[in-house]
Amino acid sequence: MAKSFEELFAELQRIKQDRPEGSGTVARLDAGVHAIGKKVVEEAAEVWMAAEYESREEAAEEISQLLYHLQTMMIALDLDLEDVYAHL
Ligand SMILES: N=c1c2ncn([C@@H]3O[C@H](COP(=O)(O)OP(=O)(O)OP(=O)(O)O)[C@@H](O)[C@H]3O)c2ncn1[C@@H]1O[C@H](COP(=O)(O)O)[C@@H](O)[C@H]1O
Repeated sequence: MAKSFEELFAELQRIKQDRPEGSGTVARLDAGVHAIGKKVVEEAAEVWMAAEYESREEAAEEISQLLYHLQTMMIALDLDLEDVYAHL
């Protein structure tokens, strides 16, 4: 289901707090910053490749996955949106 950047972030904050059964995000948070960092780098590379060699739609999907993993990293570090927006 489509959602905004802010809506996804709020959902991930709730997931960290409530730790629902079966959540991939809970597993990623438990795996820690090192594992999340590897996903950020992997998804960033997939964005690059999709942008150069695949369709706009595939690039958009890869970008959405990169945003998810960046948000997971923010949650792992207890950063909120304002902490990041302050640097934009
Ligand atoms: N937006 C996302 C999202 N984007 C990417 N991903 C995860 O990142 C992976 C990236 O795809 P890959 O091609 O790297 O897949 P993969 O090789 O199987 O990667 P791994 O799962 O092995 O790390 C996906 O398989 C998902 O596990 C996401 N996982 C969850 N969300 C959203 O986050 C919210 C919480 O999700 P849960 O914690 O799973 O309930 C929900 O709104 C979800 O829609």
